This record gives sequence, C-alpha cells and structure tokens, in this order.
Amino acid sequence: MTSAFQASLLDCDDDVAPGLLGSSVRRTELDRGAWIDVRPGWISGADTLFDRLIDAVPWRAERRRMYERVVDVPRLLAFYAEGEALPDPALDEAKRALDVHYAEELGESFRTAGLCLYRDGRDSVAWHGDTIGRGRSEDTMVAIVSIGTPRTLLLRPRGGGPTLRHDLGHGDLIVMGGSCQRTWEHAIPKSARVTGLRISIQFRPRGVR
Ligand SMILES: O=C(O)CCC(=O)C(=O)O
Ligand SMILES: [Fe+2]
Repeated sequence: MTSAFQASLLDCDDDVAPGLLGSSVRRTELDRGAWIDVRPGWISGADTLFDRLIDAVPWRAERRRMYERVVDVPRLLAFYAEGEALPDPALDEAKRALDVHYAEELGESFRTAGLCLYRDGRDSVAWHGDTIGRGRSEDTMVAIVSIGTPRTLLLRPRGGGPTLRHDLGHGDLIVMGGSCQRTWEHAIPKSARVTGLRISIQFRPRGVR
C-alpha cells in the first residue's frame, strides 16, 4: 500500500521519537470522574512512522455481527497482545514514555496495542466505550496516538449530555482516563470531507479492551 498521506513540509525529521510529556500534557476534567489528557504533536517524525506502519502492520479487514446482520467493520485493524512484539520500535518508546508518565496514577503499565487504519472519511468508529473487560467497572486509561490525516474524536456522557469535539492531528496524543470508558462514550464520525489515511494506536492496560 502506498501512503496517500502527504508528508508535511515542516516535518522532515527522519528520527521518529515521542517528545516530552510532563507539563506539556493538558488535562480536561469531564464530569462523573472522567478526564482527557491531550499532548498535541507528541510524536516527532510522524510522517516516517506513518509510512513504516503502513508497510509493517498486517492490516486486516474484519466482519462483525450487528443484530441480525454480519457487516464489514469500517476500518482495518491489527492487535498486539501483551508480550507480542510491536511493529515498530517507536511504539515501544511511546509505550515506555506513557508507562513512566502515568506510573503513579495508573498503578500498572500499558500492555496491549490496538491499531486502526481509517482509509478515508467513510471509515469510522461508532459510539462506544472500551468496556470489554475492566473498563466496564473500574477506572482505567486508554492512550491513543493519532497519525496521518486529522480526524475528529467525539465524546459524550452516557445517557445524554452535550457532545465534546476534539480534533486529533498528526502525531497527537490523547489519553482517556478515570471513569471515561464507562461513564462516557467516544466515536470517530464519518466525514465526507476526509480523503486521506489515518492510523490510530491505542495502548491499554491488561484486561481492558
Ligand atoms: O481511532 C481512534 O482513535 C479510536 C479507536 C477506538 O475508540 C477504539 O478502537 O476503541
Ligand atoms: Fe474506543
């Protein structure tokens, strides 16, 4: 697959690396004990990482049962279970940096990496919380690195309330924490305007999916 994502002129760094976290992470408290942390432009060399992941990851299409029908999942997927080698050393570095930054607050390390490839604005993820496993009943964190074409992440309280909109740019980090998976839902909506590829990398602790 060739990259349909146009390398930005400012980002011509061949070395891929996560930047500092620390005070560059901006926290927004949501209600009901949920929060999000945002660190724009966390990954430098994100263009290079994007191209490497497009080639290295065994992207696969999935079909899932939805009520009476079996439908195509509208994005390509890959999953790296605990202990499985990640597809790029920069993802190991990102995971290590997240483990250090969140060690005290999370009390455990991130263990798995889920990857999604959104081929264009027709690909999406519907409203959901990551509630398969412990996210259903316990506070946890899901850290997402977004690279490629910017997409909108929507967040809304379960049971109703205003929708928050967050634009995820190339190399950005967003972490959903506290009760976010069980008291809020998130989605990447379809968009007729989006024509480029986006990769999302989600790091989760053990037993959260
Ligand atoms: O694409 C994203 O950043 C979100 C993906 C997501 O919510 C999920 O895989 O659970
Ligand atoms: Fe999710």
